Amino acid sequence: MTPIGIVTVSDRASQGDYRDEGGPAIAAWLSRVLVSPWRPESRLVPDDQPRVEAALRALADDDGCALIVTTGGTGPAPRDVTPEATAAVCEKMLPGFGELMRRESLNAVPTAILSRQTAGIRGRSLIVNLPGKPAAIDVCLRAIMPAIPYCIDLIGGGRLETDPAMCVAFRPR
Ligand SMILES: Nc1ncnc2c1ncn2[C@@H]1O[C@H](COP(=O)(O)OP(=O)(O)OP(=O)(O)O)[C@@H](O)[C@H]1O
Ligand SMILES: Nc1nc2c(c(=O)[nH]1)N[C@H]1C(S)=C(S)[C@@H](COP(=O)(O)O)O[C@H]1N2
Repeated sequence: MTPIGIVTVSDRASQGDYRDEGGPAIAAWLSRVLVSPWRPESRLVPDDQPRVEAALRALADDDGCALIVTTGGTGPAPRDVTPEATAAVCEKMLPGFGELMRRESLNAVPTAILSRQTAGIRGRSLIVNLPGKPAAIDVCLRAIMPAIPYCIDLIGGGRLETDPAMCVAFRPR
């Protein structure tokens, strides 16, 4: 059973100003696409860099998550610090994830370029940032999921299998 971290980063959702739709949408998306056994480890934190870093470290180091997906806090506003928190806990960055997600998101909204979303590796965990808008989740995960299982193979995080009707995972031989 592969643990997968789902971290909603939002001041307002964490204060109860609105219901978190992003975390459940990520879990639902993964349930549709992954066919290997996995379980969600869901967290809801405010846009506070130490709190975001602590959640990422705990999910990677204590819960052993192969994949950690964040949503929110990637923009230019003063309290948007999810990419900084991600970089602070990662040993290695994978800028191609952000480049591809922004490229695909530009087909949906011209403000896609405002997201500083990125990805990186901490130990055996791949951490990926998504924007806060729940509508961004499908666009971004559809773009990057084909490369995620092989990335997790390479870092020794376990084997993720996808439903090929939903997403073909590319594993070069
Ligand atoms: N987790 C979420 N659940 C539902 N809607 C969300 C969520 N995060 C963001 N949104 C929606 O997207 C809009 C833009 O998100 P924004 O960038 O302002 O939020 P954020 O920086 O992720 O979180 P916040 O401003 O609450 O700390 C919000 O006004 C809200 O309508
Ligand atoms: N696919 C997609 N990407 C998107 C958006 C969106 O609606 N859909 N919103 C953009 C906007 S308006 C902002 S400000 C940035 C950062 O959002 P965040 O701070 O909620 O992470 O993501 C951008 N990327």
